Amino acid sequence: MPLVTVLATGGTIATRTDAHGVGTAQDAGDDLVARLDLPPGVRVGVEDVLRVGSYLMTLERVHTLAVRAAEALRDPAVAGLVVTHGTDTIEETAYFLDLFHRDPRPVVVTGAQRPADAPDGDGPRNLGEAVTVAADDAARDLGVLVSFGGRVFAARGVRKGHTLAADTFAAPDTGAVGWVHGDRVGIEARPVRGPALDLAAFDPSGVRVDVVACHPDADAVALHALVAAGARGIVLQATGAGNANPAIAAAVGELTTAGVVVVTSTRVQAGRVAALYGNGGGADLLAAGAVPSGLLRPSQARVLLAALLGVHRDPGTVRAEFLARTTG
Ligand SMILES: NC(=O)C[C@H](N)C(=O)O
Repeated sequence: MPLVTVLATGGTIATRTDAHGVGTAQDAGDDLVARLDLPPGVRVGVEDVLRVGSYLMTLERVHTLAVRAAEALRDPAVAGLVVTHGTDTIEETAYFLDLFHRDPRPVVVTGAQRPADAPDGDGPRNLGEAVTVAADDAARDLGVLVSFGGRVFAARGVRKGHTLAADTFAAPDTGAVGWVHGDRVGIEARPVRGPALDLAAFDPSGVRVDVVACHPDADAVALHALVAAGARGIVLQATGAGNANPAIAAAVGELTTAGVVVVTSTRVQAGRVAALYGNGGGADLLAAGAVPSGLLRPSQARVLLAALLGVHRDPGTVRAEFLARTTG
């Protein structure tokens, strides 16, 4: 009988609401599993890793989770892992775990949009489906997955798309890779994944990566302030296909020369970053040394940049690896 280990981290799936209507993550993993109708023929083990809203998932905490996931997979009896997590930053955590995951067995991340004490909570169903996916051979060799609302997404490219709706996740550029319904799992596409990074080589200390919004009135003040505060990587949340303005392009040149890795991403929902325009547009950012993020949005571009800086440190190596993983 396949064994699935659930690593609990908190999130709305574990949240209870106080008399003022304010929610905090409170339920342990055992509480979540106790509410489940377990899929037939599956055993579940539980480990509590954290109990926080996912807006509190720092790089150090995600690193801790990745280490705990790797440890859980040392047990050969385990068929796959499920991570219960807040939805706000599932896209960051799932992608971080995916970058370091080198095991054929699946890691399936899920959560809920309605809290544990809601009468119509979506948590038990999402968790039950995630366990079903994690136990299914069809989910092997796909890396880290997000199972939510009956759909299965690759970690890379998945995004939260609605603040409150239960059907919140989407992968605007690629679509879902599969589905889960009852005890049936269908996988219809294979995620594109790079070689796994070395988890033992990752050190989050000193890895500060910030996201900077570009808008028509933006200047370079935020960029310089963040670098003065210790940022070693910056992700520009640029407009359109990846445009900013001449002041930001000039700052990108200065920061790149100083060894900061600057990535251009976009605030637009779908499509690739492209170097098309001058006057501080994407072509100027590229010429100034910025690395285009490909299809990665700022949330996941930041994760890739932080992961690479935490493994390699050297800005030239980080730039080259970032490009290799986002081009094509
Ligand atoms: N639906 C959720 O899980 C949102 C919550 N704020 C979290 O990310 O922890």
